[in-house]
Amino acid sequence: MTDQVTAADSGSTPDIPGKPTSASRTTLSHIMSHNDTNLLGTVHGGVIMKLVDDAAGAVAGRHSGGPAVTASMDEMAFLEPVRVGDLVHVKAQVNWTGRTSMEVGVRVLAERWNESAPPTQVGSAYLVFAAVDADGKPRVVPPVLPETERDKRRYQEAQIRRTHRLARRRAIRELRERRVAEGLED
Ligand SMILES: CC(=O)SCCNC(=O)CCNC(=O)[C@H](O)C(C)(C)COP(=O)(O)OP(=O)(O)OC[C@H]1O[C@@H](n2cnc3c(N)ncnc32)[C@H](O)[C@@H]1OP(=O)(O)O
Repeated sequence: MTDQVTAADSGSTPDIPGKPTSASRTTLSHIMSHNDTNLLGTVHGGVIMKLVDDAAGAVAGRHSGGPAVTASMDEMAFLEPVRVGDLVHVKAQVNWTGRTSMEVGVRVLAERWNESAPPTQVGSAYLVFAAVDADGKPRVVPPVLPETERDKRRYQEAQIRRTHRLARRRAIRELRERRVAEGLED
């Protein structure tokens, strides 16, 4: 792979100018309260997932210059529990773009609100957003232009995930079609 990622690499439409990763990178910060806890007293995973979706949605909207909807969320990992009083930072960026979809990578960090210790990574996720028009139909997105070596590594890793997502969907669809053709009912 060359240093410059081109529109052709990403499958995007070449006549749309690309946008650098940094143009849409976003951090959403939130202090966790008692309303956010589960029965164990730590922060509910669903609360974290909502913040992840919010941050990723903001990034996808910024990058694509309009509305974008969550198509999928995968590999959501919860690495450490988050506690009441933690200041949570949700960092999101566009890792990869296709024709109408974008993979957004998210890292979740937490720090005690009243301590100066460095934040700990408590979670991560990858989401696919589709940019949509006013009728909810997919619309073409600008290709993302990775800038740093880390951006380029994330772009390449996102391409691997994209290949696996497509292969998995195809394999499952083919299995279902085969079972129907064989007259097997669920
Ligand atoms: C921000 C929010 O909270 S939004 C609320 C939650 N999300 C929603 O309501 C979205 C509901 N889903 C939808 O509207 C539709 O399924 C859409 C817009 C996501 C996709 O529409 P489709 O008619 O299937 O369009 P299409 O098959 O062309 O897919 C569009 C793009 O999304 C990608 N895509 C679609 N479904 C998925 C999926 N499950 N996982 C990964 N990528 C997907 C496609 O690969 C395609 O990407 P590409 O153009 O870069 O190759």
